[in-house]
Amino acid sequence: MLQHVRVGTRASALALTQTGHVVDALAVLGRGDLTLETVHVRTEGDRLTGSLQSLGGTGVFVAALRDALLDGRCDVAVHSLKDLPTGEADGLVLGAVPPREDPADALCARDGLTLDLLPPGARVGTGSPRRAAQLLAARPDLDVVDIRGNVDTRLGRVAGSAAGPGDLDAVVLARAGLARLGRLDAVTEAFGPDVMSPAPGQGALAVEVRAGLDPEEPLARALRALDHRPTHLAVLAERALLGRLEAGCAAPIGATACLADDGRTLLLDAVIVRPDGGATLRRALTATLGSDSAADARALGARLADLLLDAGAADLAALGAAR
Ligand SMILES: NCc1[nH]cc(CCC(=O)O)c1CC(=O)O
Repeated sequence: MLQHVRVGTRASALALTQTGHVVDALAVLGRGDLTLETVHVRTEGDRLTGSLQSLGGTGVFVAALRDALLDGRCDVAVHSLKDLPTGEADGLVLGAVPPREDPADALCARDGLTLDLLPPGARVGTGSPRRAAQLLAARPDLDVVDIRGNVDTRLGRVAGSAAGPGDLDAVVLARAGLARLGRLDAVTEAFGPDVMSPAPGQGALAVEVRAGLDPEEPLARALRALDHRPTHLAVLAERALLGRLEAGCAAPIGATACLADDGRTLLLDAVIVRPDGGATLRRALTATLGSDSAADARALGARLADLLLDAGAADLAALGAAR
């Protein structure tokens, strides 16, 4: 059976490379039973230029792709997993989570500078309250500047970059995005999770499809082969934590989960940082996964969220409204 599949994507350079990886992988895993076509979908997030927060978070990047899936304009949508809202989308399912890139955040500074070596009061750009809070926790003297735009635009604002004069000393970006774009040369420091805990889902992709695929159709088979169990379980735990904190992706919450080599021990580490960086709450938990490993991964995220809330997370990060 030959199946034709249209893969929807945003038209940004990052989205196109990410979709390209998924299309290539599906072509190989489809063993000649799949033909693939890429369909560009324009999203609100690409059209508008206000700050991310004023747009209502990164969900704006996802909604148009989901509409295209539901309307049948495409059959597969590729998202950055961290941009997916935690709530379920009616009629859609997470078809596969491919192997994750390194989830670290990366400093891209002028003159090869690292966080410790930036001069007092240095201007560091990020549109993410999570990154801003953790930058300030490590370096309260920094001047954190709210920026947005695609990866090239942000890198272009760093002084000394080829793109122009630059008004910033550094920006913070996801290392994974830079890796996919072939721009790791811009990274001057990759942060460990102790300095900057990544966003839930950072570095991972989500391959979303309409619910109810026939498990025997070539697309369904290829998606099962594309899915990477350690990444999938890790992001389920991270997103369950985020969902329970009901904070949305713009809140200062970092989390990373990791499946141990035994394949059944899942470790989840999370931090909540006061937006001004003045206080940090960090907790970690492990779970031994049973026969329903997805449910156990989600339960781990929920348990860690409760632990953080019991420890005062809501007050710390002004999440009061979410309780
Ligand atoms: N919010 C935008 C966004 N969504 C995913 C990535 C990077 C790739 C990833 O995290 O998988 C980025 C850019 C960034 O945060 O630097």
